[in-house]
Amino acid sequence: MTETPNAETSDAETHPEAGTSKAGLPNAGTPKAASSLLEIKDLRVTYGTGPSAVPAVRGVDLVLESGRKLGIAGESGCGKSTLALALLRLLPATAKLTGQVLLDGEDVLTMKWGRLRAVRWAGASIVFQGAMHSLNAVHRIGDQIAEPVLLHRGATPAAARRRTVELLEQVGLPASRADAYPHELSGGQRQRVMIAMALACDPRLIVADEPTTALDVMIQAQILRLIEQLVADQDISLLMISHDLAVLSDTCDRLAVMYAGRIVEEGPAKSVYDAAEHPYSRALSAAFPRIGDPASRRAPRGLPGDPPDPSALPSGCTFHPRCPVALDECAREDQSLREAGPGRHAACVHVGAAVPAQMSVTPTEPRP
Ligand SMILES: Nc1ncnc2c1ncn2[C@@H]1O[C@H](COP(=O)(O)OP(=O)(O)OP(=O)(O)O)[C@@H](O)[C@H]1O
Repeated sequence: MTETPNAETSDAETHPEAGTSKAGLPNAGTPKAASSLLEIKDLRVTYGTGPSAVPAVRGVDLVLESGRKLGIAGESGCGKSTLALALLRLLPATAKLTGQVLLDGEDVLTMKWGRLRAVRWAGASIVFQGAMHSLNAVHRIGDQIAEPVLLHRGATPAAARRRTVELLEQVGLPASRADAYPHELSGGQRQRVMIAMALACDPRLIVADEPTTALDVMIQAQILRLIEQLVADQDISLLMISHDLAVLSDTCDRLAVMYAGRIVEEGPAKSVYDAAEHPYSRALSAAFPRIGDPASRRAPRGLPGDPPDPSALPSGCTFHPRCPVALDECAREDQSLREAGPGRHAACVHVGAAVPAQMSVTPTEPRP
């Protein structure tokens, strides 16, 4: 398969934006009918080359239906952010991508630069973790929210100002906050601004990468409810990334669990969280009990061992050195996703067999 250059290495080109698609995307020739809003096919991302190359995403297939919410969970370093950035070709030039990312049937990885710029706001937008680093410290937040409206919607300055006030209200901030600089806002308010920016051009899809990391628990809950309410009200699809399986299972319809650059389990959110098939998903679920759920009044259990170094992955199933139920063959053979129930898939030799329940994980302090 040919490698796809990322945004930084793409040719700049102008694109006549005649009309808009049902998705709010500017039309590019004849739009291809798509049954799913987002289809990721055999996506691979490698940073660098040679012996020190880091294969961060190693053949991911995922589908997100229009109006649905998909959560991607996994420990730090498993490739979640790389996957999110790859969806809109926001990776650095050292990253090589292959595969397909079909947004409304159009492949983001091969589309021309001018088209990509339009799609980045009107098709899908990203809410990053750590709003302080994503906002420009020297510009008022109103100007930052108005910018995509001016640039990508062709709005007049007066219309962009009206849209900015509307967006601020939608995310629960008073219009007067438009004049504030990022450092004058709290962490939660800044994250609300990031959400307002993501909504600015009416995207069909929002990718939220750890949108509540670094916020305290109360504010975290408020931001999650805000995202849920906005995507429901505006019929936006959501792809949310987090290390916290409990948060994702509360917010999303479906969950995909990622380990060492691959999806090891996917299915309906509640069943993946409550009755995971893959030993890694089970360990992740045990590490993040639901707060306030009496059924989850168990001590959080830490995962034994560390995630593998992507540039020196273990043989066979990459989870086998940490797996409490590994068989000898797991060190030799990797498993691909196989059916594990209605609408569920897991990549484990035990799928379909009786999975030993014991998990040799280390109990940690219960949550207060
Ligand atoms: N620009 C880069 N150059 C080289 N390697 C990178 C780069 N960005 C990420 N990586 C490596 O790719 C792997 C996946 O990183 P990524 O940030 O996607 O994981 P993650 O699951 O999002 O982790 P976190 O939750 O900590 O952000 C890691 O080994 C990381 O060190």
